[in-house]
Amino acid sequence: MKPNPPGSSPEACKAAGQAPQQKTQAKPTKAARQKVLVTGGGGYLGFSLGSHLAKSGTSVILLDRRRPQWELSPETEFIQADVRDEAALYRAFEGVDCVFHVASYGMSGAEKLQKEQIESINVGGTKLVIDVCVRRRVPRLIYTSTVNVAFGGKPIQQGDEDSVPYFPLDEHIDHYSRTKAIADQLTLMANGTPLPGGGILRTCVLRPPGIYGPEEQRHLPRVAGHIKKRLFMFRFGDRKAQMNWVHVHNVVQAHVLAAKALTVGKGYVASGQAYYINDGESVNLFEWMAPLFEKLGYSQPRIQVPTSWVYLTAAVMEHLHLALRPICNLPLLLTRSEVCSVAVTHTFQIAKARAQLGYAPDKFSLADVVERYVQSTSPRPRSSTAQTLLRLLLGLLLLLGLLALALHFLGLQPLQAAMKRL
Ligand SMILES: NC(=O)c1ccc[n+]([C@@H]2O[C@H](COP(=O)([O-])OP(=O)(O)OC[C@H]3O[C@@H](n4cnc5c(N)ncnc54)[C@H](O)[C@@H]3O)[C@@H](O)[C@H]2O)c1
Repeated sequence: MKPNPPGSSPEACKAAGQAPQQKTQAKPTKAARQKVLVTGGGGYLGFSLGSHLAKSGTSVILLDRRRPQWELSPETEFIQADVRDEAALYRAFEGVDCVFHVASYGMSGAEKLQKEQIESINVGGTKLVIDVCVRRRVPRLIYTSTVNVAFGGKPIQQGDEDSVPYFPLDEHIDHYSRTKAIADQLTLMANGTPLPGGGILRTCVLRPPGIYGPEEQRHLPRVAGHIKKRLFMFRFGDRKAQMNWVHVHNVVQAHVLAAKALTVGKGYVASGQAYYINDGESVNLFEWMAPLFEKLGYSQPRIQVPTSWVYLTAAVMEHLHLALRPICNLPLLLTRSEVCSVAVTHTFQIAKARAQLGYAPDKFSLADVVERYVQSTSPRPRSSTAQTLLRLLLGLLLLLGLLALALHFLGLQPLQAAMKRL
């Protein structure tokens, strides 16, 4: 049997926004319709969002190239399609009055190195989504962006939408962040595009940090896997380095509010706007992850290694991964951009979302999420001191070997430049 949909608790989101009643709209019948489409609707956030909207009586289309692993609710239709397939989008967008463009590629792990796919999905797909919204006279488009459009490895403390500019596109160390930044800007630039027959397209973007919650598939199982394999024996980065996280219920809430804020009822307040969305708390990753270590039955990493070592190791692993790709799939422990995310403070205010959207994040704890996760897996007994020491030694040797390789093959200059930021 398929698991229950994530994000299905009653306290989260209410209905989607009223269908827009734009003064200039030619066909009044369109105002009565309440039908939304979620790209990436087979993924964690997209499915959670679609399920909430369906519960409130909204007719929901989930569009994704892969089927969701959860049971579809009755008000939900699933269309298997690629956001790069213009004809499929054109068919799917018929009669839709709000599109949530959630689909994306290349966020974490080995996906991060698939440059062409990332470019064509995140940039090409977004261009098509905007284009088809206009051709199909869809008046509202909400894009799920990321804090990475502003964060590229330089510290940001309580940044806001006005004071923090986009990180320079050519300085991003990963394609995902660069392409998300392009898509974010394309979406905002499309705001105000006239629709055929009257009315305009209104757009906004939401920029969440890492998303967590029950049945989340991307971060928690990956980190837990690394912990179980004793790959997280070291910690790195400034102990005071902080970041934000957002629970899936809160980010769903923000999307629903953003859709409402693109309607006449809310004075189109979100039209052409960007919003940082998070739980309203800043945390150090290793401290935040403590319940995961604890509940899995492992001790927290105590040995601190220089961030530059970890960064270099990540660079070597990325190069090795790409070089060996034709032969085997070398797993990536961490990528360079993930190292920066952990080691460098990047926190954002949510004051604008609170004031304009009425966003009010509920309080959640990672411990509860971990509890549910651990229930579905059996905790491993702690290993003996001798085993731990042996692994530690092997880990150190591996690290030193990779460092030597890095210096040999990659040359120092480009890496030194990046490491200066850390
Ligand atoms: N998960 C996070 O920590 C996080 C953090 C910041 C921003 N975001 C953003 O939130 C959104 C959703 O993230 P998620 O955690 O639900 O990720 P996810 O991987 O669970 O969902 C993304 C979905 O997009 C679909 N997709 C990818 N390429 C596609 C294509 N060509 N055509 C159609 N569908 C395609 C995937 O199949 C997947 O189901 C993304 O836009 C992501 O950039 C996520």
